[in-house]
Amino acid sequence: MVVAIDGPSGSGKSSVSKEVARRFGLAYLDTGAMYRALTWWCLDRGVDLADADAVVEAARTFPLAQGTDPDRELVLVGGTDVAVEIRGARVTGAVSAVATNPAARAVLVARQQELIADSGRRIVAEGRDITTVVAPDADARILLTADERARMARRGLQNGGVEDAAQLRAEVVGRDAKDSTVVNFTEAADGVVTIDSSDLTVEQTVQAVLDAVLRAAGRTA
Ligand SMILES: Nc1ncnc2c1ncn2[C@@H]1O[C@H](COP(=O)(O)OP(=O)(O)O)[C@@H](O)[C@H]1O
Ligand SMILES: Nc1ccn([C@H]2C[C@H](O)[C@@H](COP(=O)(O)OP(=O)(O)O)O2)c(=O)n1
Repeated sequence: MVVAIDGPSGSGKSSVSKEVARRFGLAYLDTGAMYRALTWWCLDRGVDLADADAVVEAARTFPLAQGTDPDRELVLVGGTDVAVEIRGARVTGAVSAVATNPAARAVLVARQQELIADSGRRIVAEGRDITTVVAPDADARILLTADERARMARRGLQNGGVEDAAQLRAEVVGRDAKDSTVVNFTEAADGVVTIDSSDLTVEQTVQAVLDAVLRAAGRTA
């Protein structure tokens, strides 16, 4: 059972995917963490993010160990635990430069597909292009959305309420605008179920995703 979930920043992908994985006893793949880890490595090594070839070379060679346990986040780069740092403002502000490099994407997509295969195809994978590129053959394919206001409010709370509206807008709406130049995560592809979480609680969103997965599994069983 492969569950593919895409959506914009702050739509609830990470929290909902983790919980769905726990309830079904599946592994969990956070592909955004992979883009963030590569960005951290490039910044750490002084790789110029505008140098497309250098970033691709970094994508091919960076020493990443990423776990898929929904209860234990593990992101090691060259043995350094970067799980906290990759969520910081420095990486968040730079990650779109890496994510909009098509050749670097191809390298990371191949790594993501390996992790899905390594799980025995028992995994919930989330990101921006899982339903369309990484796992278009997934058993259940979901686009999780929420309106801009909800997504900005959620990210603000998550970051401890320290950013002003302009900073939040740049982090959520600005980053989505850059990211969507290379991948479409605002419209559902054929066969992808859209779930709008704007007016749902986290638990209601989890339930809606569980229902969609069970319906999709029923169709393919
Ligand atoms: N209905 C909801 N569905 C999912 N997450 C929600 C919901 N309401 C509030 N949140 C909160 O929004 C925040 C952002 O969710 P997250 O899973 O990090 O989103 P994403 O991975 O899409 O960026 C989390 O703190 C989460 O608990
Ligand atoms: N499959 C993916 C996953 C993430 N990305 C990009 C887009 C985002 O700016 C970064 C980080 O993704 P992440 O899911 O961690 O971001 P949010 O938590 O939703 O804000 O990576 C991507 O292009 N493709």
